[in-house]
Amino acid sequence: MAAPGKCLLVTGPPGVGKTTLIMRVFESLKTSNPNLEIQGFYTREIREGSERVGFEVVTLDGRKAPLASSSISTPESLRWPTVGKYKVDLASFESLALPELQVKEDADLFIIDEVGKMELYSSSFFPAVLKVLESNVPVLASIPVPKFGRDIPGVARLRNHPGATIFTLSPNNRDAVKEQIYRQLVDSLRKL
Ligand SMILES: Nc1ncnc2c1ncn2[C@@H]1O[C@H](COP(=O)(O)OP(=O)(O)OP(=O)(O)O)[C@@H](O)[C@H]1O
Repeated sequence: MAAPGKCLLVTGPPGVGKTTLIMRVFESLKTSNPNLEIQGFYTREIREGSERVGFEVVTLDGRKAPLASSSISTPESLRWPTVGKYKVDLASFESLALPELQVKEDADLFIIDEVGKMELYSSSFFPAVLKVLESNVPVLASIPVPKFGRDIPGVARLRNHPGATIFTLSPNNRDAVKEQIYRQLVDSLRKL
């Protein structure tokens, strides 16, 4: 069994390689044991040419849902929360992310990329993350760096979680940190 409440948190400035690291760890684990039950999602940019026009969430088995868009202007989107120039589509996000965070009996690992400002606008998301942590299934998640020296409350709670280990990425350490995280997870996943 996993060490209780193990929670590996990857952080660092935008574009430093958090999603890349998490996906590489995921792929290495799946190669080591294709039977591992890994639940969760990652967030990626939607680009039109060189311009970033939004974000989408993607499950580890490849299902996608829009998270935010800079170009949407439907009547309902007028009421959506705004982060920078993006409108956050909480219904779309929740429809994909919340079922992924349901703790199933055979779950070996949760990947949550990321627990960020957009995602935390969902009032159901953070409670679901806490349930995952309480389940004692290991978690690999990403969190943003504090802005103006302060974390958003959900992020602060994760950082202060008793089982949390924080890895701050830089271009110099990200490959070594990837190996370190992979090793730690191999040690805690009984099927490997
Ligand atoms: N270890 C690496 N070696 C080479 N290129 C990398 C590495 N990690 C990330 N990159 C490149 O850097 C870019 C940003 O990476 P990524 O999306 O993983 O960053 P991020 O920290 O998740 O960003 P955000 O905070 O915006 O979500 C990508 O183009 C990716 O290919």
